[in-house]
Amino acid sequence: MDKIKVIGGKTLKGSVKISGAKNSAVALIPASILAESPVTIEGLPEISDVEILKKLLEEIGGVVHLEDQDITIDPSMMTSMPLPNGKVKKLRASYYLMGAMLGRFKKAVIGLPGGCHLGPRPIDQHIKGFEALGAKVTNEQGAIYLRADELKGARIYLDVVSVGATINIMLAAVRAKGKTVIENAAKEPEIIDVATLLTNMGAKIKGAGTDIIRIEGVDHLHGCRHTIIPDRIEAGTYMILASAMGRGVLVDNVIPYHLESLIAKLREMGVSVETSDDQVYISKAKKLVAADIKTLVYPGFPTDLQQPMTALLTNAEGTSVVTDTIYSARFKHIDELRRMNANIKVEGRSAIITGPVQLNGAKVKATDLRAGASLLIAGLMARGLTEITGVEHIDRGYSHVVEKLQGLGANVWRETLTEEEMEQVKNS
Ligand SMILES: CC(=O)N[C@H]1[C@@H](OP(=O)(O)OP(=O)(O)OC[C@H]2O[C@@H](n3ccc(=O)[nH]c3=O)[C@H](O)[C@@H]2O)O[C@H](CO)[C@@H](O)[C@@H]1O
Ligand SMILES: C=C(OP(=O)(O)O)C(=O)O
Repeated sequence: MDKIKVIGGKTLKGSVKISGAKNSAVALIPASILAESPVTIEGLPEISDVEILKKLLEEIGGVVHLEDQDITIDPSMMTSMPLPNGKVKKLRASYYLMGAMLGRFKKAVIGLPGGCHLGPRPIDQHIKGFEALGAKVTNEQGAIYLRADELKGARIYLDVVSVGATINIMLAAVRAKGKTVIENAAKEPEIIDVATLLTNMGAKIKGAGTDIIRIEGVDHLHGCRHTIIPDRIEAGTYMILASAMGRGVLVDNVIPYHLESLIAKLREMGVSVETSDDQVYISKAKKLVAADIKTLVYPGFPTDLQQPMTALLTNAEGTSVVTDTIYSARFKHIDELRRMNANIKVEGRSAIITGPVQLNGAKVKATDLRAGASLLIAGLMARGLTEITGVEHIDRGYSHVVEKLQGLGANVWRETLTEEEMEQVKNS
């Protein structure tokens, strides 16, 4: 186990290259199960979620070669081996093994997923979709059992707009007989990326990226080569920290269109944001002004940037209200920001931030992935030394984060925890 140490206050400049999107990667890799010949995905982020999915595919008989950012998966020898616990619980996206294995083998046993603890994260809409396609779904001792004699296309209305349910239903439906229509589908760019891979594998999908997706099932899917989209959340995180501490930071390999809600907010706060086709250039404002933020489904402000943004708002003049409409309890980072002198109250689903304050370095713990990003940004803004534990959460979603920050001139490094520190972290 590691900790990250930051000495704050240094101006950041230069450029940072964004990696492939975590939330695409974790769906594209399981999608390969549906093919009958090798699938290559290029440009993956080097994160632990990818490593774990690789091992899970190997457990079911996949031959997987992962080198740097490229993976080749030969799914031809895979079987419907049950995956009831263990690694499955280490990430959220293991739920995509349900849709992909159901699509290919018409049966699967997958443990309930893990991922960030952000309040309740049910998967009832995934299950509703699988059942509508003809699967019998039961929950036995924390594992979901799925079985179907045959999958048949269906019209499925999602009661909640869900990224995971939209993709998972798509994964099963591409191998169902006949036509599936997903209504009230999520529209995130990662959904289009997965639909693009599936289409290159021979699937027939229309409407990905809109709220109605139409799928015509096919009997066979083949391998292909696919390049992943850039990670809009990683890009947004660097844009936010550049807004706090940057004197000219170029965020490279980004699709600015995916980040319009963030760009608009940063400009509202006084940050200068210039965009080109695949780059964003940020110059810190002379004075940041407070802004209210409400997280919404895409193209609204992403919940995954709510926590990083909270750190930035501690430096803005006035009172900001940040409301998370997607997750009821995505505020565990606030207690840690308070240790660093932030003036924030949580009321229901909102955090009320009064600024500006000078943050001070402290020993803090990342309780989830974006809490970790928020604390890193706070550490870079703070006076003195910040020590962040819970780094394994950060490693789920940020490729080479320390090296990328060092490249911008940050005074940041990683250390291994001593046994005594490890004990303290476990007990805290
Ligand atoms: C691996 C991955 O891609 N993770 C992302 C995905 O998570 P995830 O796919 O888990 O998030 P969803 O879009 O499904 O969840 C959105 C909301 O719907 C609710 N819900 C969801 C499914 C369901 O069956 N029933 C239900 O009630 C959830 O509790 C939440 O309140 O989208 C989230 C929302 O953009 C992001 O924060 C996560 O980074
Ligand atoms: C919540 C997140 O991830 P996951 O759904 O994988 O837990 C995230 O990426 O911020």
